[in-house]
Amino acid sequence: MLVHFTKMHGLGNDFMVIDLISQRGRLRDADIRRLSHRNFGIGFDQLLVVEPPRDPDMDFRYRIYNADGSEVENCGNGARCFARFVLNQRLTTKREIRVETAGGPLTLVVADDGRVRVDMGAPRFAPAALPFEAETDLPVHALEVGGESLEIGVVSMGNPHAVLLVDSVDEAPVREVGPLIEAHPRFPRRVNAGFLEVVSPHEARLRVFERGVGETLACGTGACAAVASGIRRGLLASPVDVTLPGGTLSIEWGGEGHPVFMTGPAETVFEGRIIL
Ligand SMILES: N[C@H](CCC[C@H](N)C(=O)O)C(=O)O
Repeated sequence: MLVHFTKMHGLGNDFMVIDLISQRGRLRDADIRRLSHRNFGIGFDQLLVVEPPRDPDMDFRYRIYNADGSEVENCGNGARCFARFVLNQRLTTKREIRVETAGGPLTLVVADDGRVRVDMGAPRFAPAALPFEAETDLPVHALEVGGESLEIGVVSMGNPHAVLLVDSVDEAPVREVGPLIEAHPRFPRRVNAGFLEVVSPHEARLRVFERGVGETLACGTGACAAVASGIRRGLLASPVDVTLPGGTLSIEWGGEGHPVFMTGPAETVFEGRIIL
């Protein structure tokens, strides 16, 4: 079956986006792994699948799959690309869009300049929310990695994040330590590993070794988690400009119990068709 898709990115975190409202198709894990391959397939960090909502109060449902085929709860850069996609494909004319995800409902607002502001929901710090094996909720936890004891903040943005403070993201051992944190046994469903450099209370730099993908050029939920953890640790103050290798996101958080807001761009690169 021939299926139309759109290739998009949010600060270089790239996506294959498929509308399964106006067309039919089924992607198995093996298909996703093949299609995500940058030589044997289309090449992407995540696949986004747009579907009708199950809740009548919502406009859409969208499902998120990592390059390794694992389905995940939330994707910040993907949410912005989803919003631009449904407008570009004329699946809606709304500029404020409510969407169901596996991690919960999101509200997205598309500005005239094309940037998208997303209410990403409230961060959760309880270890069970990730899940992370620990006795209690703490601003930082000690994690034994490669014979060293690292101090990490743990945050759920619907999906799990471990945030490690570093002096310089340029020098951070992302490729060496990232996989060890991602697969650490205390994270039964694995975890995204963020390496956070605090430049000033309102400015940070971040690199993320993403669960199910590896290091990406940007991670929206990672930026939200890093800011929430940094504010909680008294190192950052809202709003924070977070600069990742692919560009800068603006993150706002009003403190415990409040949602995190993320604002940034979303671009379309090309459209194509695949045989499923
Ligand atoms: N790798 C993540 C999902 C994608 C998150 C990222 N691309 C973003 O923009 O938030 C996970 O397994 O939870």
